[in-house]
Amino acid sequence: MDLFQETRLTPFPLEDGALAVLPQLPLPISNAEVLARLIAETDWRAESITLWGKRHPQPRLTAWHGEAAYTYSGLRLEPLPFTPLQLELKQAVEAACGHRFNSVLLNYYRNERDSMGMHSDDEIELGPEPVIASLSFGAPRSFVLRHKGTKQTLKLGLNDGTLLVMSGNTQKHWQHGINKSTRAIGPRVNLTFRYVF
Ligand SMILES: O=C(O)CCC(=O)C(=O)O
Ligand SMILES: [Fe+2]
Repeated sequence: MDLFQETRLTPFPLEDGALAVLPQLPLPISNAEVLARLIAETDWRAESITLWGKRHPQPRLTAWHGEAAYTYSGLRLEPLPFTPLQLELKQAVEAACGHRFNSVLLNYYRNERDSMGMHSDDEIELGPEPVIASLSFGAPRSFVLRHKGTKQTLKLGLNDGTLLVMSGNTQKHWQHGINKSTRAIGPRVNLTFRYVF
């Protein structure tokens, strides 16, 4: 065990935005236990989204928990209450980043064929400069960021236990997503904690 393991978020330089990373969020239980419980205990849904009037199944499973409904890509998600495990994770995330959250979107990438298209989390109900805290468990995946104007592209490895916080103008100027891969990749669960006004 690394006695000097970093416990604070470190800013990651980003033009027209703000990112901070903590490679391992301190937690009272192991990453492996969190992953296994999230996979087993979550009421996973295979949702379809509407793009340009056509319905498409999402290439991953999702769940929405917390205190407010959420609408994106023509999909209205009614919240389920936070589970005790989600509340423990939310508390650890809030302690690390100094912000409060009232909702969480869970995404389950079962294998390398699951993905998330490039998007910004810029819905009105998230406010003008949303703080979004993304916590990952399981297989590492690359988080791709692309600037809407310059098209500059960055890749950040999100590993087991990593916390990434996006804030400031990040959603206004950047899109982000998770690509499919041709290489075998094990299960990964990502939680994005948000504050819905
Ligand atoms: O799985 C990830 O790391 C990205 C999740 C994400 O962008 C979202 O939930 O909006
Ligand atoms: Fe997102």
